[in-house]
Amino acid sequence: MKEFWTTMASVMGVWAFCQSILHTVFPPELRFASLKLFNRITNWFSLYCYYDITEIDGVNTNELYNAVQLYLSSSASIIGNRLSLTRGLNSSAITFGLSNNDCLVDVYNGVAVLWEHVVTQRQSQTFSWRPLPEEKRGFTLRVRKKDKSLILESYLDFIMEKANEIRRKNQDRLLYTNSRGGSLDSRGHPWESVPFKHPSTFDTLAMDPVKKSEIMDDLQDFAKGEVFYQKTGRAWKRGYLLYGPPGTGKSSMIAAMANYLGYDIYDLELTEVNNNSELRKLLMKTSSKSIIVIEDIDCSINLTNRKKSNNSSGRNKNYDVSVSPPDMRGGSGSGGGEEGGNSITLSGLLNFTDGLWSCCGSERIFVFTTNHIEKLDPALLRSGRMDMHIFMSYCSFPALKILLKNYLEYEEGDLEREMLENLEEVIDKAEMTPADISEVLIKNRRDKDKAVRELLEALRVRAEKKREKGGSRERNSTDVEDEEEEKRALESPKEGCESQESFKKGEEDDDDEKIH
Ligand SMILES: Nc1ncnc2c1ncn2[C@@H]1O[C@H](COP(=O)(O)OP(=O)(O)OP(=O)(O)O)[C@@H](O)[C@H]1O
Repeated sequence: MKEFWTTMASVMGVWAFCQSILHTVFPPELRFASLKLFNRITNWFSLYCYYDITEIDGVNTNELYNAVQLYLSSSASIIGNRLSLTRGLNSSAITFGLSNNDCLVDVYNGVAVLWEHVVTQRQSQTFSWRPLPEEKRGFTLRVRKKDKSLILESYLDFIMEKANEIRRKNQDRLLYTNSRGGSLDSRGHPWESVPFKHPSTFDTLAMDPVKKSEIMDDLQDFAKGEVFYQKTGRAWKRGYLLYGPPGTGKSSMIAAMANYLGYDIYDLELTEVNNNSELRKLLMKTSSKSIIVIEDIDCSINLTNRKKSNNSSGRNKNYDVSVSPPDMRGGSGSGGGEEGGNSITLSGLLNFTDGLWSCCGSERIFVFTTNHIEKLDPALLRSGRMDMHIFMSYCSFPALKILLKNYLEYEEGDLEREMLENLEEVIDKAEMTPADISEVLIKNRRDKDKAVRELLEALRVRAEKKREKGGSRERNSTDVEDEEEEKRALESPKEGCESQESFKKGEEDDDDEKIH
């Protein structure tokens, strides 16, 4: 034993001696250089190159790190045995991630790459304006040298794009509304938001399937149209005008659009906007990939007559409008222009949707809804302003089949042929809105047969009334009043909106605007 310790001591002595010689002969600079040379030589012969993507870049969060994490989560959920799970704010989906120091192989365009999630303890807390996490996290990407250019040119962009897609899919939609009188919230934002969980989709939307798929294709083309818009020099935005009687699904259509594209909704309440500059500021605070909605535009703002103002100077053309509901505005001097302080103008609104300011973001959809298209100023309807005019009609037979499926789970062929024929015969004549039909179906949804029988009865009664009234050419005023009373009861229209009959009159005038 003694001998062993003596030998050990002499070995240690020799080692210390060699080390001191090494330090004298090779100074630290030379050692560092030789280490570098060694690394170079090994790199030279290595088949791979490596890229480090750290979570924090200096003091800022590295977007690429988050994107890679999200992107890998889709493959990790299938392959991994031990995964980290996260659920983000405003997200109803759980994201899978690689655990510490785990690896995953990904294949892109036939090229295999290796991702490693590297987690180490942070050595010392460097000075920063915000505390850094104790762990240093990052991804290391190992790529074959021959595939380097492919990876750098397109793989990383592909990851960013995919991650955005996943983020949008996982994240709940947000519904924004402008705060009262343009006041700002604690973050200096003029919009207040709540999670948007409207269940309406294009599957549940009752409308003619051809029209529906035309709209879906248009939305798809828009969402994928970045290159097209860039090439043609057009702003990447699109306008839809939804018009039709109350209860035909205009709001449901907006929700379906948002759910289809994964966009947030900005519900712009015009009566809360004081002037054009406030309108512009609101627009500037909207994000890309969003739908900006102005509902019942004819009720919240008077955009009808551009007649000359009867003020004495005669210079004030009546583009300027008051934002109070039309029936509260009174006859004289409607609006008063921006001088009034509490007004926005038609040109202001057009600038909002169409002018230079409308291009301060991208990939945005504007949707206006109205029950009275005939009340809108032609300037708002001109081509290029609202790209698509969508007529939301009374319930048609194909739309009825969708409602029967939604509420009673009736598939094509579940209903007796005779019943279907009866419904088909009467549905167009009855001119009932999907909202009215939904009410009848909901009421009896536990007894499907009863629900369908009652629906048929309601449709027949309605059709008969229509026939009687349509038959007598000279209707007296009591008839009209009765009819309007009945419709008011059925549709409970919003304050300031007129009855469906006047809508229909306008609708006939504007037939050429419809999409059928
Ligand atoms: N086309 C439709 N498809 C499916 N459901 C519909 C449709 N139209 C109306 N509904 C039903 O009626 C309800 C009211 O419809 P919605 O609010 O979308 O109509 P609207 O045209 O926007 O009415 P308003 O002009 O009064 O705002 C919805 O919650 C939905 O259940």
